Amino acid sequence: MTSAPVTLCFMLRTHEGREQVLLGLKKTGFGAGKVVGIGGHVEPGESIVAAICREVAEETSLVIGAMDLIPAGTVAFVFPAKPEWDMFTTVFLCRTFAGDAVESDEIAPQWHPVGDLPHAHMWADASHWLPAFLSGERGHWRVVLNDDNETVASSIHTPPLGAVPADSRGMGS
Ligand SMILES: Nc1[nH]c(=O)nc2c1ncn2[C@H]1C[C@H](O)[C@@H](COP(=O)(O)OP(=O)(O)OP(=O)(O)O)O1
Repeated sequence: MTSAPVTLCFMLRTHEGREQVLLGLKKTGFGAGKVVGIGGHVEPGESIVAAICREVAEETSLVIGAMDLIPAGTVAFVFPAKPEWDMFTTVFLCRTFAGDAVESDEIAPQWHPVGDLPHAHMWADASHWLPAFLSGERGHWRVVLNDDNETVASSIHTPPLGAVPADSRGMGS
């Protein structure tokens, strides 16, 4: 079974001297009750960039422009006990956007300090990849959930193509 393509965008702002990220309480559907990233499914025939701009607008009323999206990487969410839930998400950060975050039918947006994320209320796997993306790390994560579809069985990070491992820098002959 192929993973459903989804996309997430983490808007960032500095507020009263602290860096904050926009998350949201999911009110309906998949992951309802959890604090999640803003985003959702890429529709058939839609580009990932068009999808994230649409999802951000639908869920928060914020307006983002394609040129302001910062590509961060990808996460594959793998649910071996529920393969129909498998998703593959493209992740963006965004520091430039217009408007104020407004609650929608699907999401109640919440700004959180980047250094104090509400992990107890998020998918357990988020602690494996979200702080890394927010601290500037890039690349691809593959998280595999246990049969409870909640706890994390494994999490693997692959650096972006072209990244030079730190321990090989300056080692050329
Ligand atoms: N293990 C996981 N950890 C996580 O942090 N987010 C996950 C996750 N598995 C899925 N997600 C996210 C990715 C995606 O944004 C969301 C599921 O998408 P939704 O069902 O909310 O899609 P849509 O907003 O497109 O809603 P629909 O309009 O109903 O399709 O859940």
